[in-house]
Amino acid sequence: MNIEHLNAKYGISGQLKFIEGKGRLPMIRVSSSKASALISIHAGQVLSFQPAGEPDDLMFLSEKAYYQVGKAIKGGAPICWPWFGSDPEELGRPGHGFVRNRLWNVVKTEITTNGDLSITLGLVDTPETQVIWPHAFSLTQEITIGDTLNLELVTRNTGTESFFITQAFHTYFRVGNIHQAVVLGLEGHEYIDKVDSSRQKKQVGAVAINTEVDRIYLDVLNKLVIEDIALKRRIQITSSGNKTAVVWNPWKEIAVEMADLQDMDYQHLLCVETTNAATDVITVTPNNECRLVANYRIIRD
Ligand SMILES: O=P(O)(O)OC[C@H]1O[C@@H](O)[C@H](O)[C@@H](O)[C@@H]1O
Repeated sequence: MNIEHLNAKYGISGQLKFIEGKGRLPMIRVSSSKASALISIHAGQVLSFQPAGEPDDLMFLSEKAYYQVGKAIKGGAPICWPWFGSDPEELGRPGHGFVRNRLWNVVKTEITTNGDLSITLGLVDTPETQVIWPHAFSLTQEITIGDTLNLELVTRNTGTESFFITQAFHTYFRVGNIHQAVVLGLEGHEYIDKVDSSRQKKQVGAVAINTEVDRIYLDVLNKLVIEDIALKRRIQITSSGNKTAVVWNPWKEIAVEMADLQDMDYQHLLCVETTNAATDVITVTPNNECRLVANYRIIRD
């Protein structure tokens, strides 16, 4: 991708610029009166979002993240698609699908009527993706940067047969101290506990994290909140198009094993993922589309 051409075609003077980022990957730097953000075109992934006046980023981004074609970037908002988690057909394909480690296309950039910046990235099937997943598709992600960050992932079936997907915004939120952060809005909901042989359990009270947590919550509400005492903020996650949500923190032992995380990073990250996972499988019929939306707002009292 030629940065000069991208800037000439899609740049927005003083607010949106294409740059060569880490690993020489093409990225988009947004800097408006409402917020600043960094988006990697590789992986179609928001890496940073910070509303004006906020002291801390919304997102956790690992200092040891890989910036390499073929690898996922640890942090920000990775896109899991067209499957969430391990390969549903057990064919040895990578976990979380194949779009979080490849270059996306820039579809358009614009200033919306209320002064937000909107960036649309996309992917369509190619002979290479057809080998991995034999379906014709058009995937777009509209990223809107204003006082809030809004992500909208649209899957269109451009083929002649229906296909099934699971998917996620696998977002890594920054927290000040994991011991002092909780997720609200999941009280009373059933979840699949992936660290306890996928047993189904019921959430009692707020979700506190004091060990490895890897859970798929079922029939979730469209509003969840991360309460972060240490950073003195709440993150409100509003979503649509999903029936499930995942809460994940690797905790210390797994973090130590992950080459792209620092040992103590688990204390500063919390994934609360807007998902179609487990039984929440979406059928997309020919010429139809499905839409997954997540909106993130930082609230300070
Ligand atoms: O591939 P990543 O970004 O390290 O994330 C892995 C984790 O992603 C979570 O969404 C899954 O629920 C976990 O089971 C998995 O371990």
